[in-house]
Amino acid sequence: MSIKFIATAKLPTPWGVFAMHGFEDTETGKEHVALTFGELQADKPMLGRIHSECLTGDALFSLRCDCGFQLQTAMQNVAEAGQGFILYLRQEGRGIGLLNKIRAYELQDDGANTVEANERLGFPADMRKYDMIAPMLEKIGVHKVRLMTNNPRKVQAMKDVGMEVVERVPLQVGKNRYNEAYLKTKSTELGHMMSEYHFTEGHQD
Ligand SMILES: Nc1nc2c(ncn2[C@@H]2O[C@H](COP(=O)(O)OP(=O)(O)OP(=O)(O)O)[C@@H](O)[C@H]2O)c(=O)[nH]1
Ligand SMILES: [Zn+2]
Repeated sequence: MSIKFIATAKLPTPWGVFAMHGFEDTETGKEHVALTFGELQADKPMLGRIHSECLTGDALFSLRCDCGFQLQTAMQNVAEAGQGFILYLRQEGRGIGLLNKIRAYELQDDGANTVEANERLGFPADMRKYDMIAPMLEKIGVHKVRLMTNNPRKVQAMKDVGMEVVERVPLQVGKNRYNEAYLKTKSTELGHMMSEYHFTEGHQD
């Protein structure tokens, strides 16, 4: 893993002006982005999100998932807090890539759930890696985090790279009739912590 910082520029958004920091993973060629808002402080917990790329949800207004809603809400929350960050990681489709995600959606159109579809294509349910977050957070000066996520694996990934996750902030937005079954599968099969579904004990906070 070799993450190289490339450049910083302003990113004006409906919620305020973020700074956009570009990074290159020189091993994979992937281009990752860190957004920061306000002056970050290394000694204080910063509100933040680690967001995995979802072209369909983030850019094409798809209602099949909750990604676009989560991204918007996270950016708004950070701007309202006055300081914080979003890491936008280019691991589309939980790491299988856009075209394989479309293949997986085709299988889901025929009745498979999101985990079964990945498996039928020969992929694990979630192929994401998070080792790029350490050098990215180092560069933007974040060490303690209030992490907006429902995914316990992201909390663990942050701890694994030495970050202090002071709090997990739930991010349950954008539920609709097209993504209801997907959200349910995430909570029952992928361990996401979502309050409206029934959990076994291990899934509670
Ligand atoms: N393979 C596959 N990937 C999907 C599907 N739906 C969304 N994704 C991808 O899943 C990733 C988002 O992961 P989620 O599991 O929804 O949420 P998370 O980001 O892990 O957890 P939160 O922080 O709670 O949002 C993005 O990379 C999406 O492109 C799907 O049906 N199949
Ligand atoms: Zn999505």
